[in-house]
Amino acid sequence: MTATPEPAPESAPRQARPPYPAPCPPDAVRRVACVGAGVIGGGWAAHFLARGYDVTAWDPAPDAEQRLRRLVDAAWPALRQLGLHASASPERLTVLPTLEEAVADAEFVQESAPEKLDLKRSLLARIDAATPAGVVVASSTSGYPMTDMQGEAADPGRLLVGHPFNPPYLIPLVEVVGGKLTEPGAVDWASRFYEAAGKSVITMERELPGFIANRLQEALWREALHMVANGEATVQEIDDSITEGPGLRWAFMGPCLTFALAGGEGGMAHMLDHFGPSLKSPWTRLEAPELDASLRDAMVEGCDAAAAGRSVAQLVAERDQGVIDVLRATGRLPQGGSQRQDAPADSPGAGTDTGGAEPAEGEQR
Ligand SMILES: NC(=O)C1=CN([C@@H]2O[C@H](COP(=O)(O)OP(=O)(O)OC[C@H]3O[C@@H](n4cnc5c(N)ncnc54)[C@H](O)[C@@H]3O)[C@@H](O)[C@H]2O)C=CC1
Ligand SMILES: C[N+](C)(C)CC(=O)CC(=O)[O-]
Repeated sequence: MTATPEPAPESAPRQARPPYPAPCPPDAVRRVACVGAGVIGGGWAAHFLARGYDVTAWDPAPDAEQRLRRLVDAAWPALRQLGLHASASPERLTVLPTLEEAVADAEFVQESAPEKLDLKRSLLARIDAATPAGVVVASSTSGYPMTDMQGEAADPGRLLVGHPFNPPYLIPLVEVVGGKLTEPGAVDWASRFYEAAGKSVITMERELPGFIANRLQEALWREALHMVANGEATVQEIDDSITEGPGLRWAFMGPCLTFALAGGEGGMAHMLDHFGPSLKSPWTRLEAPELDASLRDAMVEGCDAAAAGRSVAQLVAERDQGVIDVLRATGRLPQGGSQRQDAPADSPGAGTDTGGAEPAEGEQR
């Protein structure tokens, strides 16, 4: 028995979109504003600085500037290995005391404030009011549809989602999607901007809760939480099962093509005929488990044990080096850096220089 496929939702043919009247073309942007400068806002700032942009930032926390500069400094060794833009420098970062000052001259704005719907709605309206006309504003939200966030803004047409992956300065993917009130041309403009800034872009034609990658991640995460909640697996076993197993394949071949190979010469057709019926076996519990105090504690204690005494800073450095090694091993980081060689050296986004850094062993300038 094979699973009956659900009818595909009707999809409108892609329309030719009118160009978006931004103040400058996506590949001519020089000044980016980061609103919210925690893990992700700081990671974005590090990415844009490494690509030679001027970055202004605002974050209401009293220690925000210190934290942000610490994050950028910690990321810089990894960014050096990727290859810095000729103009890249942490000194191009300016932290300003108000949101209004931070966005006043921006040619692109990336919002990375806490994941709270009301906060995002009012903050995006405030950013919209203070940002020069036509400048595109992206939210890093992990799952809110822009339709739910853009309603209070005077110009919702320029607001869209640019969902990154942690850390944004190393993981290439950004998912770009507009809301009901977003100008389609603004979505195209943002996708082209992120590409010029060295990101790998998936431009989504319609809003999906959780976008694409987070829906996939959350399915895995839900099952991990079930197994811990039921005492079926430890945090360490769950992590090892991915890093020693499917994770090795996923760095260069996605889950669909990987499973097509599970069908041998018969490919995906044989794979589905053979294993399709097991989709109905009780491997998945579908509903999320209750995130009660005991599950929370079990996850926290399991992660402390897995960290085995390593500090967050040590784990970040280990993770960064690991991602760089994987990018290099899978041919996505050519010797001497990963940056595009097709843009002029003074154009932000393109990186052709290691910025005076010593090249890593085996690397060429
Ligand atoms: N942490 C992650 O792995 C990822 C997070 N995201 C998204 O990025 C956004 C930020 O998340 P994180 O950086 O993880 O959170 P975080 O807690 O590390 O940073 C949030 C920052 O926003 C600041 N903030 C508080 N109120 C603010 C306001 N009204 N306006 C501007 N800034 C304000 C805080 O002081 C803090 O520095 C969220 O939307 C989240 O869903 C997206 C991808 C991955
Ligand atoms: C945990 N998270 C949902 C905030 C993660 C993301 O949104 C993307 C990522 O970095 O995995």
